[in-house]
Amino acid sequence: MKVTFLGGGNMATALIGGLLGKEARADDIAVVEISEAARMRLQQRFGVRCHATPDGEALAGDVLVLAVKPQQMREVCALLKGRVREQLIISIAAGLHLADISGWLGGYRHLVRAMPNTPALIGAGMSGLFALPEVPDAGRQMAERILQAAGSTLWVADEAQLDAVTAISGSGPAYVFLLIEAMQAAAGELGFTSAQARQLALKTVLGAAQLAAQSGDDAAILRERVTSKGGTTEAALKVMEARGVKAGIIAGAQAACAQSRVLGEQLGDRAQKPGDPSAT
Ligand SMILES: NC(=O)C1=CN([C@@H]2O[C@H](COP(=O)(O)OP(=O)(O)OC[C@H]3O[C@@H](n4cnc5c(N)ncnc54)[C@H](OP(=O)(O)O)[C@@H]3O)[C@@H](O)[C@H]2O)C=CC1
Ligand SMILES: O=C(O)[C@@H]1CCC=N1
Repeated sequence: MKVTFLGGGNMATALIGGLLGKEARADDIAVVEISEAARMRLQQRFGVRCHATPDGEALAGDVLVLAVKPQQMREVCALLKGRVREQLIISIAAGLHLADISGWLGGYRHLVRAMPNTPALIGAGMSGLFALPEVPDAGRQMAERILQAAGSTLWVADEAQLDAVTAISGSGPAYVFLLIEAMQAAAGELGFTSAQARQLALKTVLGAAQLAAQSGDDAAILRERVTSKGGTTEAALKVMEARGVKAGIIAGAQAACAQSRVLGEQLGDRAQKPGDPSAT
């Protein structure tokens, strides 16, 4: 399977890392990236072919992955319009609706919208997927193979659910990294060196996540097993509860979901413009 990425930034890098050695070799992957520094980085790191513009060779792949920022997507689609025939196109942009991307591509309908995350780089990603009804089974399978090379997948029946997927698993690694940062900072304040703090924080997060994944019990039950009556965990959780840690995470995820919707509305063509009764 030949895959071309349009945009070679953070998320394309993570997906390429997942694909290599599983679904593709370096010469099956091409990247169109405007930044010379980014092209050099990708070439050195993965040995993939890099192009500054989407020339004919770059667009010859079976699958095109649109991996530019949402604000850059309209411009990239204009470059592709009329030049794609049979390929499957996967957009990984937050918020953008397939109806808008299809419109920018001149009505092209072999489109899948995916929301991956950066642990894709080590094959431990989580991606939500949605396909337009015109995408044949073979296209859905191709999208699934690409995203499964990067980790786990979840198809959603309604495209709007991808805003919520973005809020949980798309942005979610940042919430976990924030937890790790906070635990390391706490360990530093309690007297450990930065190497010791890193070891204590990382191994704890990793071990707890593995236990939660392997155990049949809910996270709440696992938390209770750590929390002895009158003990240290109880003291910690009381302070965290008073500072609104859990409520803050829930509110943060809701804000991410709302921002995904805002991006889709602001950058898409279907936003209700004042005085335009036909817009929906
Ligand atoms: N980062 C993440 O964790 C996730 C990101 N996403 C989505 O993935 C997409 C990419 O995000 P991310 O990788 O973080 O962003 P990046 O900014 O790291 O990557 C986008 C790259 O595309 C380049 N670019 C811009 N315009 C063009 C063009 N016309 N042709 C070729 N390349 C171009 C950019 O260059 P320049 O910087 O010079 O503009 C940049 O190097 C976004 O839509 C985002 O919503 C989805 C899931 C998770
Ligand atoms: O922050 C963002 O908008 C992108 C989408 C999900 C993760 N990063």
